[in-house]
Amino acid sequence: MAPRNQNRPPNSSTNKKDGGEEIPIDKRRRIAGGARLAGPTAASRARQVLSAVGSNNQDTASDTVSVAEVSEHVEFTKEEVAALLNEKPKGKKYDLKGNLEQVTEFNKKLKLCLKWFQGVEQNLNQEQEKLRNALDASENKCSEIEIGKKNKEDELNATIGELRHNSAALAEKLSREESDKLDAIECLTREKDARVAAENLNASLSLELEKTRQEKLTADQKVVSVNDMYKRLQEYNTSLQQYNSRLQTDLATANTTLQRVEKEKSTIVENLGTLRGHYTSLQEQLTVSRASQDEIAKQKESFMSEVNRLRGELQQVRDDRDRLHSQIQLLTADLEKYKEANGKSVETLDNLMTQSNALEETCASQREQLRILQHQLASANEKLKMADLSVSETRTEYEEQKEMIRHLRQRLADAEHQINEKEMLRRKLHNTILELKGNIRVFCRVRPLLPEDGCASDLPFITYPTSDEGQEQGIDLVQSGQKYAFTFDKVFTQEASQNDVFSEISELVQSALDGYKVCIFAYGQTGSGKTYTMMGRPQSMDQKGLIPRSLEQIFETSQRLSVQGWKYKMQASVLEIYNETIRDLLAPTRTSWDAARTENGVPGKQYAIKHDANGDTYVSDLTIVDVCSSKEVASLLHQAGQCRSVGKTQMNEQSSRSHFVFTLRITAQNATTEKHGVLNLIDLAGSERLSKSGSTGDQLKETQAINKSLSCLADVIFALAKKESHVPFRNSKLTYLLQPCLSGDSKTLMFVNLSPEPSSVNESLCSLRFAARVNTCQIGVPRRQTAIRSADPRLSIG
Ligand SMILES: Nc1ncnc2c1ncn2[C@@H]1O[C@H](COP(=O)(O)OP(=O)(O)OP(=O)(O)O)[C@@H](O)[C@H]1O
Repeated sequence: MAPRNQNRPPNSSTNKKDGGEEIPIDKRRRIAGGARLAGPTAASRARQVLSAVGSNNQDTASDTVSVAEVSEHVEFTKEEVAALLNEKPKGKKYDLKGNLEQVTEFNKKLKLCLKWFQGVEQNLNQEQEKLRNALDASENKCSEIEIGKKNKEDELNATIGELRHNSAALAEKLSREESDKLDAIECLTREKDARVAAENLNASLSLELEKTRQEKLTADQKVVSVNDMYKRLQEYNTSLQQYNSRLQTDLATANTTLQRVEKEKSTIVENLGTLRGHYTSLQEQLTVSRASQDEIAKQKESFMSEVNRLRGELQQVRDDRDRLHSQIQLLTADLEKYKEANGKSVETLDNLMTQSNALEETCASQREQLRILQHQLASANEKLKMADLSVSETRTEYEEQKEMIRHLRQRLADAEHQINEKEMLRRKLHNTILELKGNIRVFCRVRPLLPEDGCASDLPFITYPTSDEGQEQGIDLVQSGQKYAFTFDKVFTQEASQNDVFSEISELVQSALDGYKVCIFAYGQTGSGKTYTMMGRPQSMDQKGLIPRSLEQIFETSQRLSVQGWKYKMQASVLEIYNETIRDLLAPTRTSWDAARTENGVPGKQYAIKHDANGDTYVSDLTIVDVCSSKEVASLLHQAGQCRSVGKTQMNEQSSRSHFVFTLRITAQNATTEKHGVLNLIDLAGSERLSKSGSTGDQLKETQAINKSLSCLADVIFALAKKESHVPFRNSKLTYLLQPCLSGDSKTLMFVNLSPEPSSVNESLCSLRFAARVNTCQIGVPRRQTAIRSADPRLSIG
C-alpha cells in the first residue's frame, strides 16, 4: 500500500498539534484517514465486511457482522474504496431479491464508506483548521522571528560598526599603548628609583605613622580631658547661672544698700552743708579775731614803744634828779662850807633852795606820770593777755571744726567710694544681664488721655495685668472683644513720669560712658508720645525728656569721674531723614540742605552713610561739634529742633515729619585706658494711616516716605527675628543707618509708644505686634570698645 501522508516528514515519529501538543504517530495516521482498522479486532471485522462485498457470493447470514455494527470502527484504504466504487453487481440477472440484497448491502457499504469519508473529511477539516492555525502561528512566529532577526541584524550591524569603530580606536589605543608602554618602561625604571625612594619614604612615614598614632593616643586622651572639661564647664555654667541668680539677689540688695547709702549721703551732704555754714562763720569770726589781734598787737607795740619812751624819759628824769640831787648835795656841802667859813649870803641859799624845790616838784610830777604809764602798761598787758586767750580759744574751736569737717569729708568720701563700688557692681550686673539676654530690649509707654482726644470710652481698651508676674511688664489690649496680651521688658502706664522713665534707662546711658554703643529709639503711631518721651519739654524740670536728661547725666558723671583721672571728649551731631534724604540739622545755614537735595551735585554735600570694618557708621559731610557741657548740647538741640521738619496733621498739632537722630560720641581716656562709647537717641517719625492723617500734596508725599521707611524697618526686624541669611538693611536710609544698632554689638532699646484713644486701637495693636517681634530679635552680645586709640576725628553713629 502507498503511504497516505506524503507531507509527513520521513523521520518524524511525532508531530505537533496546534499549539505545539505532541501527537503519537499512530493516532495521527488514523486521523489522516489511513485505511486501517483502529484495532486488530475491528480491522478484521472490516475485512470481513469488505471481503463479503468482494466475494459477493458468500453467505450473508454467515456474515453476521452488520455494516451498522462495524460502521463506528471501520477504516478504508484507497484501494478498498476504489474496489468498492468499481464493484459490479454479480448477481443473476433476474434474481431481484438477491440483487436487491446485494444493492442494499452495497448501499450500506457505500453509506459506511461515505460516513467514513465524512468522518475522515471532518477530521481532515479539523486537521486542516489546526494546521492552518499552526501555519498562521508559525507565520506569525516567522514574521516575529524575522523582525527579531532584522532587529538583531540591525543590532549586529550597529555592534559591528561599533566594534569596527572600537577596533579602530583600539588600534589607535594600541599604538598609543605601545608608545605608552615605551614610556611606561621608561617610567618603570624611574618608578623603580621612585619605589626605592618611596620605600624609604614609607619607612619614614611608618615612623611618622607611629608618631601620629602616639599623637592620636594623646589626642584621644585630650578628647577625654576635653570632654571632662566640657562636663566641668557645664557644671561651671550651671554654677555661673546660680551665681547669676545670686548676683541678681545681690543686685537687689545692692540696690537697697545703694538707696540707703544715697539717703545717708544726702544726710551727710546736708550735715556738710550746715557744717560748711558753721565753718564759714567760724572762719569769719577767726578773721575778725585775727584783725582785732593784729589791732591789739599794734596797740601793744605802740604801748610798748610809749612805755619804752616813758621809761627813757623816766630814766632821764631819774638821771636829772640824781644829777640835781648830787648837785644839791654838792651845793648843800658848799653851803655848809660857806656858812662855816665866810658867811655866805642868804639870797644865794634861797635861790638854791627854790631850784631844789622846783626840781623836786618836777621829780614828783614825773614820778606821777611814770606811775600812770605803768598802770596803762599793766592794763594793756592785761588786754593783750585776754586777746591772746580768746585767739587761742578761737583757734582751738577752729581746729576742732576743721577736724570735724575732715572727718565728715572722710565719711563722705567713704560713702561716695561705697556708692561708686556699688554702682560699678550694679553696672557690671546690668551689663551681664544685658549680655545674657543679647537682644533688643523693648519698653512700652502709654501716654495719658489728652483733652483734645475727646471722651474716653467706658471700657478702656488698654489694661495692665495685676498678677505679680505681669506687673510692670505686661499690657493687654482689647480689640473687638478679643484680648491680646503682650509682655515687654518694662511697661509704663499713663501715670509714669518722665523721671520714672529716665530712671529705667539711666543705666543704659551710663554704658555709653563705659565704652558701649547705645541706641535708644522711639517707635509708634503719630501723636503717641514719641517726641514727648525723647525730648519732652527741655525747659521744664519735670517734663524734660530722655535726651536732655541723658546728656545731663553724662556730663555730671564725666565731671565726677574726671576727679579719678578720666579725661572726656564729647562730639555731637544731629541729623534728620526727611523724604529719604539726610539733612544736617547743625549745618551752619539752611541752604546746605538744598545743596544736599541735589544729591550728587558737585557743590552739594553728600551725607553718604558708610560702615567701616569696626562696625562703625559714618555720615560724610555731617557737622560735628565738640561739646563740654549739657548747656552747650541743649543749645545745639534747640538749634536742631528749630530746623526739624514739623507739621500739623489731623492727628497731631506738632507732628514730626522726619526721623530725628542725635548722636554723641564719647572718648574717655586715663593713664592706661581709652574707651569709645556712642549714644544714639532717635525719635522716629510716626506711622499713620493716610486716610486718618488727612494728608494731601507734599504732606502726602511725606507720609508715604515715612510709612515706606517704617515698613523697611519692619522688614529688617522680621528678617532678623527669623534669622534669615539676608537682612534688607539697604532698603532705606533709616535701616542702613541703624544697621550697627540692629545687628551688631550695640545695646539697643526701643520704646513703643501707644495712644489711649479708642480710635487708635488698630494702630496700637500693630505697634504692639511689631514691638513683640523686635523683642525676639537676637542682635549679638554688646561689646565694649576699650583700649583702642583712634585719631580719626570723624563722628560715627555706631
Ligand atoms: N506722657 C505724656 N504726658 C503728657 N502729655 C503727653 C505725654 N505723651 C505725649 N503727650 C502729649 O501728646 C501730644 C503728642 O505727643 P508727641 O508729639 O510726643 O507725639 P509723637 O508720637 O512724637 O507724634 P508725631 O509722630 O506726630 O511726631 C503732645 O501734645 C504731647 O505733649
